[in-house]
Amino acid sequence: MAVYTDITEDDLSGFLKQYDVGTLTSYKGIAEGVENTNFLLHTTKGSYILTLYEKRVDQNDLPFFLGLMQHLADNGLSCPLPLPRADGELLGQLSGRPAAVISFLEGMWLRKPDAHHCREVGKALAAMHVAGEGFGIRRRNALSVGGWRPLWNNSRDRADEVQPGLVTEIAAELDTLEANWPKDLPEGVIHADLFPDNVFFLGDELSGLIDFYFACNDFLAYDVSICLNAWCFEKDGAFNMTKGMALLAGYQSVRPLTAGEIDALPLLARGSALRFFLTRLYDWLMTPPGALVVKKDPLEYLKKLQFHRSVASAAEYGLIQENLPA
Ligand SMILES: Nc1ncnc2c1ncn2[C@@H]1O[C@H](COP(=O)(O)OP(=O)(O)OP(=O)(O)O)[C@@H](O)[C@H]1O
Ligand SMILES: N[C@@H](CCO)C(=O)O
Repeated sequence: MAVYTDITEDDLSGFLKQYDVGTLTSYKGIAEGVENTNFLLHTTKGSYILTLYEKRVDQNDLPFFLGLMQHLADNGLSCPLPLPRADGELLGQLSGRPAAVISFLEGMWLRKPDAHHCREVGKALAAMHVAGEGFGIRRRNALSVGGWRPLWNNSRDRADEVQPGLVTEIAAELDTLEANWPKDLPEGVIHADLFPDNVFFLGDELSGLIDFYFACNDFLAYDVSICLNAWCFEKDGAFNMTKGMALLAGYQSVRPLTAGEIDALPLLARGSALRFFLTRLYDWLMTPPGALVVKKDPLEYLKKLQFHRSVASAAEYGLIQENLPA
């Protein structure tokens, strides 16, 4: 659940006077999500999302996130749009937290995506990468290769409590990834967390992407590897090559991968599996008992990482190479 900050109806009604959204008719907290507090608002003009940004979000990053949503929407991507206040600002303050009103995106996320959905996600990811071109603000990816060792150092002493042998395995993995991480792949704005719960569908049609709060500048193919991890494995831990093929073909139908990106894909997928393993491990060890947040299993990502270690080339993900650009 993620309603960390409560609001009163009076404060909310007052806050909304600065927006062109009509009058509040009802509101309720949204239980999903772990980072921020979200409320669903109904007004005389429609439905909106109110987001209160919590402590884990650096306030200096908010202009990047909100500006990015605007830039992507202006360039044809279906994603929520922050609404401007009467003074032109996108951010206000409510219950002591930075707050924004965001347009409501119709749709639901899929608990059991199939290959068709993976193809649509591939296309949407590539469309986001293209739409992100020209965005003027930059944000470094704190959760790429340079951030993993510090993150690991915070959990290492207790990691073997989760599974014996982790300390040795992860130390070796970090050494390999740090020594071999690519240096010169195409870069741009990446979503960095495009999991099924951040992609909405209406029926079988993708209606939009949400939750840009990990977005940053990094290798575009790293984002592809995140989606392979998040969309193309089955519950039993097996990689589903039909889904991988669909996701990669969907991506390439909009933005063909370069030969360098294709070569790097297995290593990038190891890295992105390690990234989610490490954040989940940290939360697993540090979240106090009784907290209302549902902790995610780090070992799911260790198994994915081990799979990628055995992959020799992107063909094993279902990539079909046709008319490759140089
Ligand atoms: N613009 C939107 N339109 C419709 N629903 C939304 C929108 N934004 C958020 N939601 C709803 O709120 C939930 C949580 O939003 P979001 O994923 O952005 O929160 P978060 O705390 O940043 O979560 P995460 O743990 O994924 O980082 C979503 O699953 C969705 O149900
Ligand atoms: N998508 C992340 C959670 C943070 O958004 C995970 O599954 O570990």
